[in-house]
Amino acid sequence: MVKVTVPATTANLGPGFDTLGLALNLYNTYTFEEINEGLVFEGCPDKYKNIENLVYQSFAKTAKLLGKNLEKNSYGLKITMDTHIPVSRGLGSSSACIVGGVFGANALLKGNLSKDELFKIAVEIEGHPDNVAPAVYGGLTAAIVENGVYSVKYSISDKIKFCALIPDFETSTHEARKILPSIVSFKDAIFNVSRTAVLLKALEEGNFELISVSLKDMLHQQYRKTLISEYDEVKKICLENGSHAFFISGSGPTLMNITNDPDFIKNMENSTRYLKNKWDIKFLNADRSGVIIK
Ligand SMILES: Nc1ncnc2c1ncn2[C@@H]1O[C@H](COP(=O)(O)OP(=O)(O)OP(=O)(O)O)[C@@H](O)[C@H]1O
Ligand SMILES: N[C@@H](CCO)C(=O)O
Repeated sequence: MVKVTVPATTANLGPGFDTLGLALNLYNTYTFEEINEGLVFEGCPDKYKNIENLVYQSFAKTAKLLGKNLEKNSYGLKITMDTHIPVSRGLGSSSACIVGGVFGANALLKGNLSKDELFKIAVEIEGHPDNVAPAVYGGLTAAIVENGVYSVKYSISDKIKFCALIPDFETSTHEARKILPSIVSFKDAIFNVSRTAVLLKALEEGNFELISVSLKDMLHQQYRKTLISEYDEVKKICLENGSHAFFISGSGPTLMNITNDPDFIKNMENSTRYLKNKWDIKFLNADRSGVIIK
């Protein structure tokens, strides 16, 4: 039996579209067990209890790379999930499933693929690297895909706390990518490049003034906010309550804040009570370890 624990992740962090990602202390655990025959799922919604399941598909793809074709050998597998990362909310639930399946297969089947090799397989399945990198390596990461995948880790100050507002509705990453323009202006590109570079130093130093200036974006949020009900109302409330930075987590709809105010959550609960949607408010810290296999 193998247990794989994977952190939630927030991608983009404003200007670093498809590049930056941060692991958060909210986790899914996937347990893989060999059984006599068949494929059994426990702990996930019925709609995912089938061969299309992303954890299973990621497991099967890795198994194939290790020379084991699951269907051919009618391999018996039980996957038990203990999930805390909300689905389709911009907190990396799909990357967690993929990393769980890829690392679970290598461990259960006693494969000899390295962490970096497993990272590449997971990115190939996900299609972009910014959630997978922090899910694997932990902390704050930046990644590039070009004839391979490259990922580096940055440090992030302990002073920084994240406050996520997770709504009771979903948006799909696929839809949130379709809405983006295919061409951006030179001015907007420079806006994001300069802010991404400054933001990384600001996060390392825990410099809240610089974080406020640099955690801004012109490439995706202005388009995606139209998919998020009450975006403007929630943004106004967050800024009035002293959020240092407000941004869409991943492809949304979770809205994220950076704060160092311990009363932020209490104030937010009061101010969001009368909104149309229900917003679950969670204080989160950076996860430093990434995927853990036991
Ligand atoms: N427990 C699960 N079992 C199987 N599939 C899951 C599970 N949790 C999530 N998924 C898959 O992940 C998909 C959600 O991925 P999507 O990329 O839309 O959102 P996200 O990863 O939560 O957000 P983001 O990519 O913006 O951080 C679901 O539609 C489903 O296919
Ligand atoms: N960079 C990705 C993250 C979501 O998976 C996006 O914003 O579409």
